[in-house]
Amino acid sequence: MKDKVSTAVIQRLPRYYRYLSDLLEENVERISSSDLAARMHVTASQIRQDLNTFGGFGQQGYGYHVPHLHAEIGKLLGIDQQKYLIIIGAGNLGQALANYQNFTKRGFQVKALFDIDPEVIGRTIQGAQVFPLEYLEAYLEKNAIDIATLTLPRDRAIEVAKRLCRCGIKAIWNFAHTDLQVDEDVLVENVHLSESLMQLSYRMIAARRKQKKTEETGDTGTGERSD
Ligand SMILES: NC(=O)c1ccc[n+]([C@@H]2O[C@H](COP(=O)([O-])OP(=O)(O)OC[C@H]3O[C@@H](n4cnc5c(N)ncnc54)[C@H](O)[C@@H]3O)[C@@H](O)[C@H]2O)c1
Repeated sequence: MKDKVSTAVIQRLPRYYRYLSDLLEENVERISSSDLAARMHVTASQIRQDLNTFGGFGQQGYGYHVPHLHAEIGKLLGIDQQKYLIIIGAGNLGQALANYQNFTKRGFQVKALFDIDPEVIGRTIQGAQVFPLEYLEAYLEKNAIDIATLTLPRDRAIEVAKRLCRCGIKAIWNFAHTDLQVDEDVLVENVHLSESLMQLSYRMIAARRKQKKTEETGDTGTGERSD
């Protein structure tokens, strides 16, 4: 396995895992890289190249053993290990994440939420209690937490992230629209749904522009006129 794995490969791993989970459900035991590539709409060489980063997993002339590859990618993604989360900000998004049952299938368990609003403090969401933010340090001293999720207003996120770092948190899943300043050994994964939506919007606008141009000029892009 290579020492440094590119972000692009890491980003593709969950997709491999999802497709392999589907194959397992269909009781497919073995698949060639070209069949897997066709299902995933990528090239076979991309799959081979990505998986070679971790030492291969395939055999010449055999392809991939689906249960083995699924288990190995699961291990790389840490799905076989239980990971405990807390959520800071028990509003709309924080509660939606706490309510999402599928995270548990991937080994993630929300243990507690924290908020400053007396309206939500004391509630229980899928077995996880909402505590007052003042209790954060005391809670983290008593409970081993792997990941802290930030779903609070952006102007509060930086200060809360610093508190989390002081408590020894090493991984932050950040939904607040702000860049956090954290210690070098703290991992931050930023999630921006609106950026994803804007990318979709860009592609939609570009497709419409292309369609309009085609209609105006009759140019289909193939060098042939459509009329
Ligand atoms: N990244 C994304 O894709 C994405 C999507 C939606 C929302 N957001 C962001 O997530 C955050 C939450 O959004 P929402 O719709 O759930 O808002 P919300 O107002 O419903 O929830 C925010 C919660 O944070 C609590 N809060 C405020 N200050 C706090 C503090 N110092 N410590 C702990 N809790 C505190 C509030 O009491 C409230 O319960 C916002 O910053 C929003 O911009 C991000």
